[in-house]
Amino acid sequence: MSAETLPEGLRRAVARLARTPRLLVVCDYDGTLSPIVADPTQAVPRPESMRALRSLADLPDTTTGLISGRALRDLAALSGLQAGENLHLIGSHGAELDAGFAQALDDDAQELRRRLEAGLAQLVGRTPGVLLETKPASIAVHVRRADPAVGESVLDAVRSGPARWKGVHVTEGKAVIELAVVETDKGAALDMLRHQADATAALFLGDDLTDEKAFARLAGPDLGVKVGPGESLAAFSVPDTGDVAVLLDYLLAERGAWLPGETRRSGD
Ligand SMILES: O=P(O)(O)OC[C@H]1O[C@H](O[C@H]2O[C@H](CO)[C@@H](O)[C@H](O)[C@H]2O)[C@H](O)[C@@H](O)[C@@H]1O
Repeated sequence: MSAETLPEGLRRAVARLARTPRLLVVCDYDGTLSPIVADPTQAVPRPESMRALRSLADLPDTTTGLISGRALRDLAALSGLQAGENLHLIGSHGAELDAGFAQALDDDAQELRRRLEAGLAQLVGRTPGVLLETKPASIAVHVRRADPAVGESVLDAVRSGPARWKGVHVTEGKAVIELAVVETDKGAALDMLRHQADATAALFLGDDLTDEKAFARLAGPDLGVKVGPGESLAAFSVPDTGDVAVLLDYLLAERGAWLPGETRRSGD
């Protein structure tokens, strides 16, 4: 696929964004860099997207990042990316910035997290196709591989049970409900990266409900791109992760072509 497959308005918006003095490029992981698959442990990113993100991070005045619902350790392992000065990894829907996150939870939160793990394990039992994904501050209940009626009744049981416990924060996603002991906000994480990079414009790409909190923070020269169908606050949408790869590659080409001239100008 080439950039011509992107809608013309989006191509123009990407070309404009590429000319911003200090650019921030942030992607969600599942459904954006990696296609949605039945087994969460097998979510492999599109290599073209990862190549483009790495190359963008190597350009001057360009910062990249992933903000994902994944635990940070899983995000690092699955993406194969190593965080660095211009490349940031943020897990747990924006809450997990570094390795010490779990230990930094207060005693009450750690205790609630333990109760959630035990309560959900008991509730879900050995229901075929239902999977618990444990993270430092949350437990996700996946029903993608369950019989649809069974999956729905498990989700309902979680919604009317542990999801109502005091101190529990609920996030619903694609065939998944997640119960966390801290509040999460991808938008706040995006703003933190923007501030850190002193970015003059940001691009955010995401496919799920939690990504809407990041789209909501975009303004002015920023660009939001929703991946897949559904309503969104993003100004543009593309059908799937293949288009994300094309978009990132196009952004890389446009910014790579722009920056040498820009550097010369600012050095005059
Ligand atoms: O914020 P993201 O990077 O998009 O992470 C959101 C959740 O993604 C994963 O679950 C989703 O993707 C799985 C693999 O494609 C799929 O099997 C599952 O049905 C989806 O809900 C991940 O497992 C979760 O921890 C993330 O919160």
